[in-house]
Amino acid sequence: MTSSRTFATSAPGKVIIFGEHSAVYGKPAVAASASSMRSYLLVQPDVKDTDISLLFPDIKLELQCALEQLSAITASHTLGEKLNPALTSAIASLLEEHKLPALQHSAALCFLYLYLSIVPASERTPTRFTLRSTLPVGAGLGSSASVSVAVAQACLTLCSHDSITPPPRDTVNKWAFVGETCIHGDPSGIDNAIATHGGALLFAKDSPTPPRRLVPPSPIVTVLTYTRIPRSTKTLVAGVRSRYEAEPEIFGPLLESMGALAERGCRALEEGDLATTLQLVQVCHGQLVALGVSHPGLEVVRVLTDELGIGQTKLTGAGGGGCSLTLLNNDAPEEVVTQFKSELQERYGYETFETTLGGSGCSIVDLDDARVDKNTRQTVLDVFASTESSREQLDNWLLPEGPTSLPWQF
Ligand SMILES: Nc1ncnc2c1ncn2[C@@H]1O[C@H](COP(=O)(O)OP(=O)(O)OP(=O)(O)O)[C@@H](O)[C@H]1O
Ligand SMILES: C[C@@](O)(CCO)CC(=O)[O-]
Ligand SMILES: [Mg+2]
Repeated sequence: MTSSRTFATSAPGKVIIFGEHSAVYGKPAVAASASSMRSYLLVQPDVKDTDISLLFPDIKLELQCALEQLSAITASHTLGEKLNPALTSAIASLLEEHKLPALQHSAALCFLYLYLSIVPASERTPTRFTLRSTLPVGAGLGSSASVSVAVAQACLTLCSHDSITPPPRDTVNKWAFVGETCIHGDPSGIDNAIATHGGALLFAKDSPTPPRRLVPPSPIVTVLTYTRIPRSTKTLVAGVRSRYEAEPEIFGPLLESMGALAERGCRALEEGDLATTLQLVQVCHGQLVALGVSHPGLEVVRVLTDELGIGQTKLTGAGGGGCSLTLLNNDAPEEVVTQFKSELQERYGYETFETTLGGSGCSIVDLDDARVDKNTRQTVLDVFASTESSREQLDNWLLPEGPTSLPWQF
C-alpha cells in the first residue's frame, strides 16, 4: 500500500510568453516551465490520528479534517473528472466554520476536491500533507497550477497499490485542470499543462490536437520581476470576461489578434529571430494593457526597460500586479542589466530572478527508497517541517537536478 509510505511530489511554475487571457477563449498561447521554481508536497502517514492534516505554511494554513466527516460528504455526491458544483458547495460548507480568507479557502477547496474525488473512501487513511513552494504565491508564475499538479500526483499515488512511481501524466494533467478550476473558475489549462509536462508548449484550449512542443535553437533566458503587488487570477479573468461580454465587437478582434500574435511569436522563437520576438513582446504587453490587466507597478518595469534600452518587458500570467518578463537584447551590457535589477530592488522593493525557461515537469520521490540515506531523509523532513526554511534550503534539498539530488522520478 503506497499510503503507508512517505513520499513527495513536485511541479514547476510557468511563464506565459504570449497569449495570457486570450488562451481562456481558445486562442493559441506559448508558455514554458520555470523548472527551478517549484511546489513540493510531502505525504506522510499519520498513525496517531483519525484526520488528514493540511500544513500549508506559505499561506499560513493549517487544517484538520476528520476522515469520517469527509466520507459523509463523498457518500452523497457523484464523483468524476468534471467539476461537480454540489461537491464544491459541500466542501465550502465544511470549510465555513474555519472562516478562511480567499487565498487559504481556494487552496483548501482545491486540495479537498482532488483528494475526495481521486482517493476512494476505502483508501483514505490518516495522513499529513505538507506543502512548500519556492514560487511567489499568486504572482503570475503559475503557483496555483503547480500546487494542483503536485496534489493530483500525490492523490493518484495514494490510491495506487504499486510502489511509488509517477502516475500517467495525462491523468495528472486532467485532474490538475479540475484543481485549477476550483482555484480560479475558468482556466484555459495552459498552466497545468506546463506544470505537468514541463518544457515549452504552443497550446490551445479544447483543440483536437495536443499541445505542440517548442524547440527553440538556444535556451530562452529572461529576467522575471516580482512586483509583490497582490492580485488574484480569478478576479482578473472574471474582469476580462465582463469587458468582453459588454463589448464583444471590440474585445473579440483583440483576443483574435492576441492569438495570431502568439502563433507568430512561436515561429519567431523557433527560428531564433530575436528582433521579431522582442517586437512581439512589446505588442503583446500593449494588447494586455488594452484588455485592462496591467497595473502602474508593472508599467514601472516596462518604462525602466525602455529607458535603459536593454530589451522589452511584458506582464506575464494574469497581470494586475504579480510578475513581468523581460527579454534582453543580445547586446544588453551586463552592467546596465545589473543597474536595472538593483533599481527595481532598491527603489521599488521588487525582486528579480534571472531564469532559463523550459526544463522538467512534474516529479515524485519515494523517501523510503533505499537510495535515500537516513540523514538525508531526516533533513528533508525537517526542511518541510520548519516554517523558517528558506528558498535556498528548499532548493538545496529538494530541487530535482539540484545539489542534493534525491532520486526523483519524472
Ligand atoms: N505555496 C502555496 N501554498 C498553498 N497554496 C498555494 C500556494 N501557492 C499558490 N497557492 C494557491 O494558488 C492560489 C493563487 O493562484 P493564482 O492563480 O491567483 O496565482 P498564480 O497561479 O500564482 O498566478 P497565474 O495564475 O497568473 O500564473 C492561492 O490562492 C492558493 O490557493
Ligand atoms: C490569465 C490566464 O490566461 C493565465 C494565468 O496564468 C488564465 C488561464 O489561461 O487559465
Ligand atoms: Mg494560477
